[in-house]
Amino acid sequence: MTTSATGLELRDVVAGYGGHPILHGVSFSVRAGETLVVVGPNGSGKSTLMKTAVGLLRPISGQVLFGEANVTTLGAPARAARGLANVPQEANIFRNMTVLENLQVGYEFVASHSAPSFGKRLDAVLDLFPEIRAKLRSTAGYLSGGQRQMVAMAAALMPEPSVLALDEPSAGLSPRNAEILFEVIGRVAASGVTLLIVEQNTRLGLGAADHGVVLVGGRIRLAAPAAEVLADPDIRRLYLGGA
Ligand SMILES: Nc1ncnc2c1ncn2[C@@H]1O[C@H](COP(=O)(O)OP(=O)(O)OP(=O)(O)O)[C@@H](O)[C@H]1O
Repeated sequence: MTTSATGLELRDVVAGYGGHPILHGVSFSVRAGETLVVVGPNGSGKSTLMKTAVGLLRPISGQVLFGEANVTTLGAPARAARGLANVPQEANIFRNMTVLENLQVGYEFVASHSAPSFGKRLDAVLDLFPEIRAKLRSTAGYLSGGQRQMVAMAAALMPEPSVLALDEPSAGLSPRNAEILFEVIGRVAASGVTLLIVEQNTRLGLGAADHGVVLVGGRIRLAAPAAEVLADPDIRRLYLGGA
């Protein structure tokens, strides 16, 4: 997989619903090839931030920049064609289709004449997700929750995006399956893909990240290298049960 020089930057983003702000001026950047994880308590605006970052929610003010492009002015096909991929928290696979068909849909979503062949992309993606190689002919909806998340990520990676956004990838998974999923996410990061992840599991999320952002009440409370965020005594007390 290629490493692109394209990162993602939020500049003073105010966003919400019906003109009512949930995010109150959020700024940070995810540098190309790095993993940034946003953590924070329930209702702090993590999903709102993610929807805004990937262009699904237009901010009230501020900008989301993806390379030279302003995400907020691009339609979904243009965002995908430029290499921004997104796995939402729910409804992120076609449950009635096989795993292989899901990967085909992911590939064809952005297929262009210059793209590597389907077979090449399939091999590259299955190298990252050996867990689903044996499941290609299975109906996706019958897989376990962790395997379904892997299918969703694999499908999003088929067009070889430079940035992948994951909204609460461990939601609903057992602690062990959440750990396995984050091992896979680590492999994806090591392959050069830039990752923006919103995650409720602070320890797992920050453990897989280069940088951490703590969002509280729609404002950034702390932005620092992930290890520093994990080591912060206030963060440990508030979000890690004092561990
Ligand atoms: N579509 C919507 N319309 C109106 N308000 C919304 C909508 N989606 C979210 N909200 C509100 O925005 C606030 C932040 O919600 P958001 O889902 O972004 O937080 P979160 O940090 O992702 O929470 P959680 O960790 O519980 O998923 C909440 O008060 C929520 O009720």
